[in-house]
Amino acid sequence: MNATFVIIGGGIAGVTCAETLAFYQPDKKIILVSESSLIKTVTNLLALTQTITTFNVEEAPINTLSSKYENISVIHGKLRKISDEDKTILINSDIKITYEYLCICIGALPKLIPQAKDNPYILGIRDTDSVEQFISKLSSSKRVMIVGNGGIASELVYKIQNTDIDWVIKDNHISATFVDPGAGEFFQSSLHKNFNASEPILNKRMRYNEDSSSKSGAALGPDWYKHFQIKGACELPPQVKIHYQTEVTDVKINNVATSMFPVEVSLTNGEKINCDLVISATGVEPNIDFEISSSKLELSPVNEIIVNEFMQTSVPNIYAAGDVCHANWEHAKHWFPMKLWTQARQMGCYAAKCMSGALNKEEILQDFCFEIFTHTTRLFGYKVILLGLYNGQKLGNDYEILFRMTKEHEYLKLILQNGRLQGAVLIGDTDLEEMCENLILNQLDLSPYKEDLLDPNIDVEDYFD
Ligand SMILES: Cc1cc2nc3c(=O)[nH]c(=O)nc-3n(C[C@H](O)[C@H](O)[C@H](O)COP(=O)(O)OP(=O)(O)OC[C@H]3O[C@@H](n4cnc5c(N)ncnc54)[C@H](O)[C@@H]3O)c2cc1C
Ligand SMILES: NC(=O)C1=CN([C@@H]2O[C@H](COP(=O)(O)OP(=O)(O)OC[C@H]3O[C@@H](n4cnc5c(N)ncnc54)[C@H](OP(=O)(O)O)[C@@H]3O)[C@@H](O)[C@H]2O)C=CC1
Repeated sequence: MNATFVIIGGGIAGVTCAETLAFYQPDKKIILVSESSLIKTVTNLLALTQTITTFNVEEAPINTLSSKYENISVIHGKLRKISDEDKTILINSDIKITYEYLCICIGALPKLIPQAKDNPYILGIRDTDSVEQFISKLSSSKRVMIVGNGGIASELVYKIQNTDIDWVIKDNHISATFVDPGAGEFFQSSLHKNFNASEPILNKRMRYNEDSSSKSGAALGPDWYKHFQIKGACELPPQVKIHYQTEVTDVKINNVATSMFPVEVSLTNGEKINCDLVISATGVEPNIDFEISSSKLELSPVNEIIVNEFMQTSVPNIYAAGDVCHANWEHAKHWFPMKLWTQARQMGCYAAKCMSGALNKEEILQDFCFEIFTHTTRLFGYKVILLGLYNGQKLGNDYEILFRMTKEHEYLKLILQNGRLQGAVLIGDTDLEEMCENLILNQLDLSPYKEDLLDPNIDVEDYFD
């Protein structure tokens, strides 16, 4: 078997890469290989600004791609070996494919706390299989522990119903991966409200079942919780206890004959918590479990595949995109990498353009999306938009903050350096994203308007039309 382009991975990076290649190279053969029998696609893509988009994530059987694009074939299988000298790969134990260009988009896996080894009561969440396992265990749980302070933990603490939660975080404020202590405090009031009870949990989307042979599915992505009933076994709404500046030191399995709960977790603050389940929402690590004949594939210290500004790895004709890779180029001032859906999609699309350009011997300019960091999500029931250096990243202490907050309504923070906007946190329906994005990109001197920028009585957008 052979193809001009071979892409490994049915997550958003791999699928976007294949679809973009089908557009740029409609006459060339493309093969997408995925270990999971379901792939992730984006629908209802809506541009809010030049660089911020909203969209729905859909799951579809892997062969959807080949029925949509004549030049894409799909193979359900696992990459075992790359022989880069003769440009071949081995899928499972018997399928050999020759490629001209290869793009590795195999994602990442949850990086669990070390105590998770051989402990069935400690779980991570990544794909449909893992979430189903979690939901099944949660349904009989009265007390659970969530470890971690990033995206998954913040979503779970807000979404879990009918079970008490101990939330163990290393920081002194909640949701520290995304926001500062002020915004953490702003979110805090949502924690103890039982929003969920009034929110219908509907599964409107068609769901497909993975076949039993597929194990490592693609990451669930935005809004995954809308499709599941995340409910424990208590009658009452959840009580959330936050353990600040704390980590797990030990997890002991209890004797079920004498204890109400199956595990006892020891914390660095000296407390011992008995609970039914521990969810380790402690980040991700790359998923590299194939052999490569060349020793040239450069990896970062945490095993990500290093790519340059054209998404090329250190091995000729091999590219990588998405959670598996490390963007090793000089980043634009207002952009930085983060393992997010949007960036996986942007990288997949850009890797396709780069491979197509390499085949056609065309010069490729780096995509505009790498000029400014943008992330749009929902946390604790609020719309959250993060732009540029929203937490003062890269700026040291040399910046000032303009700030406006209306409790339970909105939280706005603008980061300025030398009078110019460097980043913004927009929580709630602020409608300021387009203005902020423009001001970060054009670096207009805002010194004359500073007092008015966040004055709620002034329509600042008029200023900059
Ligand atoms: C619960 C959860 C919620 C999230 N929510 C958000 C959010 O709200 N916003 C946001 O921006 N990001 C979110 N993310 C992160 C986002 O989903 C990921 O950054 C993104 O999906 C990564 O895409 P990917 O294609 O690089 O990798 P993956 O989605 O991990 O896809 C990798 C693919 O490669 C396949 N594969 C792996 N190994 C092999 C192999 N050896 N051979 C063949 N195929 C292989 C897998 O089966 C899979 O299909 C969330 C992640 C999780 C887990
Ligand atoms: N709404 C969104 O945008 C969402 C995005 N995601 C994405 O999905 C991926 C997985 O999410 P998630 O697992 O939440 O990862 P994140 O990277 O978002 O957060 C991991 C958190 O765990 C902490 N942590 C790491 N190791 C330990 C440890 N041993 N003990 C205690 N805490 C620890 C980290 O702290 P520190 O940083 O200090 O090490 C950090 O607070 C991420 O790429 C995330 O961005 C997921 C859900 C929602």
